[in-house]
Amino acid sequence: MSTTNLKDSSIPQHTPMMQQYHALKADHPDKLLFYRMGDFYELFYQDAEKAAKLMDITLTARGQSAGKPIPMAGIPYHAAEQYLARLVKLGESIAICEQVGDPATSKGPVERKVVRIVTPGTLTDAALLDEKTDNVLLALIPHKGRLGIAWMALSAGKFAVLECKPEHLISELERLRPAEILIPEDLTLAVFQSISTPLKKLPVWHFDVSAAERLLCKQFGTQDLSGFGIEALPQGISAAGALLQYARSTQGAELQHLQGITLESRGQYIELDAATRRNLELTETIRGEAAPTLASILDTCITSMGSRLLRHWLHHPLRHRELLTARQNAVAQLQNEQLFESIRSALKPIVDIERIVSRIGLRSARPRDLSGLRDSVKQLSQLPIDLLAQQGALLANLAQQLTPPVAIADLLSNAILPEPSTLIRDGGVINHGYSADLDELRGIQTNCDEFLLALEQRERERTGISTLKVEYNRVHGFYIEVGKVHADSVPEDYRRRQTLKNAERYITPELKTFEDKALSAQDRSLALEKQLYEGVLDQLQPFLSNLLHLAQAVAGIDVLSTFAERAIEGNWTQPTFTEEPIIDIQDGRHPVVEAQVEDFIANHAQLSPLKKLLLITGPNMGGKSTYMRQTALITLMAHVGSFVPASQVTLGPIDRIFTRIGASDDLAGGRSTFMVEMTETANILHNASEQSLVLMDEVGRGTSTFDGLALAYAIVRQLVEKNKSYTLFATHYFELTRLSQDYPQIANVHLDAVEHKDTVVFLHAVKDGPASQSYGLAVAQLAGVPSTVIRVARRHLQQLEAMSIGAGGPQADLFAMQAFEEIEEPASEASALHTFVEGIDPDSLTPRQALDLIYEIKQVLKNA
Ligand SMILES: Nc1ncnc2c1ncn2[C@@H]1O[C@H](COP(=O)(O)OP(=O)(O)OP(=O)(O)O)[C@@H](O)[C@H]1O
Repeated sequence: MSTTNLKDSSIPQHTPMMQQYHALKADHPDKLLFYRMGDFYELFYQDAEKAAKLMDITLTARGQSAGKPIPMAGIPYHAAEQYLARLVKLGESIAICEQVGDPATSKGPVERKVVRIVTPGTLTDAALLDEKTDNVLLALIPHKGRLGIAWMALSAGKFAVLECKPEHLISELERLRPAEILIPEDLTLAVFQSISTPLKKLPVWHFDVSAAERLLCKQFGTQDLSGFGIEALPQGISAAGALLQYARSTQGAELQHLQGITLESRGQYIELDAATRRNLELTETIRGEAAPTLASILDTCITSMGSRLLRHWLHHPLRHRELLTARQNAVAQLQNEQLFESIRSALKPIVDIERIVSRIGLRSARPRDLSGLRDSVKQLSQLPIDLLAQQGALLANLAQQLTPPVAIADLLSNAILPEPSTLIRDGGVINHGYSADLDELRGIQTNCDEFLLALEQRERERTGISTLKVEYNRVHGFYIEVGKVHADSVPEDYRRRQTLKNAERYITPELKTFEDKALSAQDRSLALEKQLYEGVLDQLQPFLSNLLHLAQAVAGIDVLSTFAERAIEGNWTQPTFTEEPIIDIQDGRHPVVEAQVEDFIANHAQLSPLKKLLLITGPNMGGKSTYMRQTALITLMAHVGSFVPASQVTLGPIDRIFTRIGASDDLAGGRSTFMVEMTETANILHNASEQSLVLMDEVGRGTSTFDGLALAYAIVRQLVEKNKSYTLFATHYFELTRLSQDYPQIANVHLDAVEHKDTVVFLHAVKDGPASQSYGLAVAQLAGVPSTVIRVARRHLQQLEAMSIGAGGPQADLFAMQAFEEIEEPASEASALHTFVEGIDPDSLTPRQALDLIYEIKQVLKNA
């Protein structure tokens, strides 16, 4: 079977249909072409082979063209969405080619056209989108040491631009998590090798800055771009231009709902680098699952618009304290008299206005989108708008935006039936009374029944055949049916339409005239409904930005009410911001771990210029990571406007949060565990400032003990002396705890455990001072490491300790000396057995005693 797409030069040898296919495919060489054939989409040649593999469908052949069999794979058109979803998830782009000509009148193959292109970053179909996340398309272009980045969430009408240094690219990609990235075709960057996001290479001229400027001004209907504050960002503008052009080409429609662009600056957010976003498990666990994460705890939003906004906020913690305080105050006000509850119950029936508005802008909105929008707009009046208007500025402002123009509700109520059908082509969408012409055409169809009954009666009387019936079917249209026995008595003007076994079917001139009128009324009414529907979409266009603001306001009130609900449910408090350089958390808890354990132990965390680094020691499983992460999560939650799991929190200005937690290989990126650890550490040491919060978990453990200890020691010193960041540093290197003697800014804290019978019990409480024991072997025993291994380890540990005490070497404190002194080495079972057998005097035993002894020996061996 041929595996090549045939070249244009050979097109004339093909059948006319395949010629048409090749011509269309030539315009979309890099996409899978879904070529509509009746009730199927068919893919040919390489597309067929690829699709068969990716979608697990049969690869067959459709006849021959140019003397060769044509590889073909097909899918039924009604199942297309599920296949599209799978392909797009795999990073493929698909060109959808429909029949646009009329098969009845076409000479040769029906005219076909690519009507839209589905790519991972430009999805707008409800069925293909994840409800809870924005689907982001991103374009980037480097120029003179800067990167221009533009991103768009087409289905949410969001469009933004920023410029940054190339080294910030990874963190920006992690923040925005694009589904598809557009780059100039000549660009190669090392980072592209380590990301799985599909890259689309565009001709360099797509990034031309003056063309981009013209395109953007035309899109927004403005003279220039100064109103958006982006006029001085040439790279950003060219990225935005390429992005807009690409998005438009995929939709086959104007993007009416994109009515502006926002400028993002890195300074407005607390910076979280890529590793930190992953380590803190904000919206995804390290394994890539949706729960348990901070989002899974926080997101009890009622609408999917709210869920998406919440996720956006979590990835964009603000530095602007006035905005944050406004959010917090709103949360507090919503808690008053349980205002949040009435809001949340009023939000329940509200549909995804934001995505519907985008589809209206793209003119792909379906009838039920419009009825849903209408019902939701009406439902908004159930919100306690008056009460909201009396609260602080943020809620009052939202209350205003939540009152949509009456014209929208009126238009939709007048135009759309209460429960319209799914597809406009089936009719039954436009409301009665909206168009006199439509009502008249529908009247003809309704009057049909009356007319037919009257005709039947008349014809029975005229012919004297009492069993005569007037009926309709789809194939033969209207007819008069008469039993075979009466066939001779039908009048002259009856023309035979069909003969059945026991009956004859006739048509009369009068019935034919009626049939023409009725059928054409139906066709005309369907056509008119379609036209009226387009008109409704036209009339909605001026309201798009209004409706998008409305959607954003719904999302905003949803998230704030959710924060109010969560805070009450979790017993969280409102954090306070101060200009003092401190982080003061009283009785802090980890919101995610707390939900998983029965009794969570709350802990304080206090950092200030006098105490900038907490050196945390304690046993494995003691709760060090939990303590560090909860400090970061509480800080982050405070900076999205949420209340926090603590009894009291005061926070000074924070610019960035860094984490170096856990060790993971980056095999795809070709970096070992230790290399990843050191790269992340280097990033922190270069960039952390006095206002940064830094979490370091067991730095140095990825290499040999001495190297690791030496590195950890130097890193702590650098963090205290140079970076002066707020730092939580967890370590098993006990040696480091001495650093507090040289640096008053370093404080030792530890998590404690006690041994109880054969096991260790972790107390999870953070106490001042260094840990006294490491409990490593006890934890290993708990984890099920075989007892023989534990015994050998114990003996070896004792030797090590003896050696290091004797040598007075640097490792003397690596393991706390007292750790196992009290643990009595249990007598080995082998030696116990030995002593036991030694003590037996066989000559003095009776047969019965000998038998009992054998049982005893077996028992000892069993316990060994
Ligand atoms: N404050 C707490 N209250 C109750 N349980 C806790 C607390 N902190 C931690 N835990 C429990 O202990 C487990 C281990 O905690 P964590 O991973 O933080 O320990 P660790 O000291 O970092 O261990 P390791 O050194 O092995 O990484 C958690 O999964 C949680 O179940």
